[in-house]
Amino acid sequence: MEVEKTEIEGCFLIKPKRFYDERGSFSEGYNKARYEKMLGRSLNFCQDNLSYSVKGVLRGLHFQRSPHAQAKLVQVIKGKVQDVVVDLRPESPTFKKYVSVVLSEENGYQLFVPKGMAHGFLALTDEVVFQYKCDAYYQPEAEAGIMYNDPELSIPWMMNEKELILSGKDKELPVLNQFLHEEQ
Ligand SMILES: Cc1cn([C@H]2C[C@H](O)[C@@H](COP(=O)(O)OP(=O)(O)O[C@H]3O[C@@H](C)C(=O)[C@@H](O)[C@H]3O)O2)c(=O)[nH]c1=O
Repeated sequence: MEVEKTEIEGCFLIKPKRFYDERGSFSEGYNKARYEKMLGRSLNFCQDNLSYSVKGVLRGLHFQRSPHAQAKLVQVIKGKVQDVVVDLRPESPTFKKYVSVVLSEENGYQLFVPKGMAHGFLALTDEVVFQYKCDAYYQPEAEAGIMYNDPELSIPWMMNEKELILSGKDKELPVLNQFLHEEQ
C-alpha cells in the first residue's frame, strides 16, 4: 500500500496493494490499525455510503457544517470518476485550493478527505458505483455545498457542461464567495 500527499494538507491518495492470482485479485479496502498508522491520525468511521450513477452525473460539491463535519474515505467499486476536493478551512495554507484525481475500478485508488473540505465527483463511465466511509453521521440540517462550476475555483471538469446531470439541490448551490459571506 502506498500513500501520497496531495496539494491539500491532510488529504491523501491511497493506493492499496492488490494481490493477483488465477482467481482474480484481492485487496484490503480498509484496515483501521494500518490506515491510522499510514495517515498518522485516529480514524472513527461510523457510516458507509454507496451511490450508483450514470455517465455525466456530477454530485457535489458537498459537506456538512461543524459540528457534523465528516472526514471521508472514498473509492470507486465500478467505473471511473473525477473526484474533487476543495479546502474550505480558512486557516489552512491551501484554503480555496482544489485537488482533482481519477478514481477507478482499474486503479483501485482511494482518497482520504479530511474534515473541512467540500467534496464532489463526476461519473465518467456509463455505470459508476461509488463507496465511501464517513466519520460522522448524516445530518440533513447540517448539509451545505458550493456550486461545482464556481468561477473562482474554476475546476477543470472532465466532461462538457452540456453533458452533466445534477440534482435539483446541486443546481441551487451558492458559489464559494456567496457561501463565505453568508457564513460570517
Ligand atoms: C448523503 C446522504 C443522503 N441520504 C439521502 C438524502 C436524499 O434523499 C438521498 C440523496 O441524497 P443526496 O442528493 O444528498 O446524495 P449525494 O448527492 O450523493 O450526496 C453525497 O455527495 C457526495 C459527493 C458526498 O461527498 C457525500 O457526502 C454526499 O453529500 O439520500 C441519506 O439518507 N444519507 C446520507 O448520508
